[in-house]
Amino acid sequence: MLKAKQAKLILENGTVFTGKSFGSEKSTAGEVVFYTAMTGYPESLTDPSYTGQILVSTYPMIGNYGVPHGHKENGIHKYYESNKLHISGLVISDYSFEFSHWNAEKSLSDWLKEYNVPGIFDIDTRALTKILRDKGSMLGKIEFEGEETDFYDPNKENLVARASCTEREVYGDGEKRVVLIDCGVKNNIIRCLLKRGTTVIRVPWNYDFSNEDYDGVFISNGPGDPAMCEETVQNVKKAIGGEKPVMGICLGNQLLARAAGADTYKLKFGHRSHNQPVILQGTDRCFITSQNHGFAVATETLPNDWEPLFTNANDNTNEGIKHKTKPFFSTQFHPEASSGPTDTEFLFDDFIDSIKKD
Ligand SMILES: NC(=O)CC[C@H](N)C(=O)O
Repeated sequence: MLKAKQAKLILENGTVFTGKSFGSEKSTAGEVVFYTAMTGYPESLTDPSYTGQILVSTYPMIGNYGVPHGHKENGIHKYYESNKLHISGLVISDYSFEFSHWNAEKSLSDWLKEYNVPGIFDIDTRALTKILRDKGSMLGKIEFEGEETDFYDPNKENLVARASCTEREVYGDGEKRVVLIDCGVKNNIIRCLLKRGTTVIRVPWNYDFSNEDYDGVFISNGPGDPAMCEETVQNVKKAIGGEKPVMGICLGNQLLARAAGADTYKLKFGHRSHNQPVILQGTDRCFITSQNHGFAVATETLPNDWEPLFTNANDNTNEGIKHKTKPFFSTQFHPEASSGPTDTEFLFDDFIDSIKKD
């Protein structure tokens, strides 16, 4: 095994964990959150919704299947969820220096180095997760000796402006045209829309799309506090003043709710996993879903013409909303998966069917 430099994970409550470094040897700060998925680190690390966060993996062994190649298909990465790594740091128990997989191109450590992201291993991630569950997500930093850094709260910034594209871009040439508001979109949302024969018009988070020629609007996932994204809310308000179908995912759920007039709030430690159970409103049907969020819609603040669509079976938090009469709906979970279960991908069919009805 290579000789690894010592590094420390320091939480804002003063707790210190000492571990060993892999990836970049650079101190970093952010919000420390845990995720319980057992696979999918290439997808999670490239998910723009993790911007500003130091990720703790509760699954102990990470790195053993390396990192897939960065080839593109239809203008987007085939195996990554965006063009780069978005996390600020990675905290794990056991780093696997050896890796093996049919499409692995490099090690996780080399990939982190490429993007200047530090990793720390040999951490008791069970003890750490217990602290985060008990006290809630906290600010924290990974520090190297002689390189001190301040705590930093990413939720005070408009992270969406950092994660979104800056130019309008068009993918596919299908008959139905979907405006995709990119708040930090995961590639699999684009893949899921293209697979259903649409043209996807990807626009920046604050782009006024009223003059676009389109059949439906899609509001993407994205990082940070939805309250920081008021410009998008104003554009979505205009869209729901009309009749064209609207679908949203995760941050998209929160922004659609805010455009409808509802509130959002911060959860204690959020949901980040592949096995979150959600119940479809008015049924006993439970779906197992992939999730990554720290904020939620306050269901009781939904105006009268809106209703919950899904509810989390573990903690009863909101997992989706829908308009009572118009074709507008969104989910807090990720029906596009990647990584995670694909059980709810049918929701993309529902969205496309509602567009085709016109
Ligand atoms: N994946 C997402 O879109 C996350 C939404 C939002 N940033 C949250 O943490 O709740």
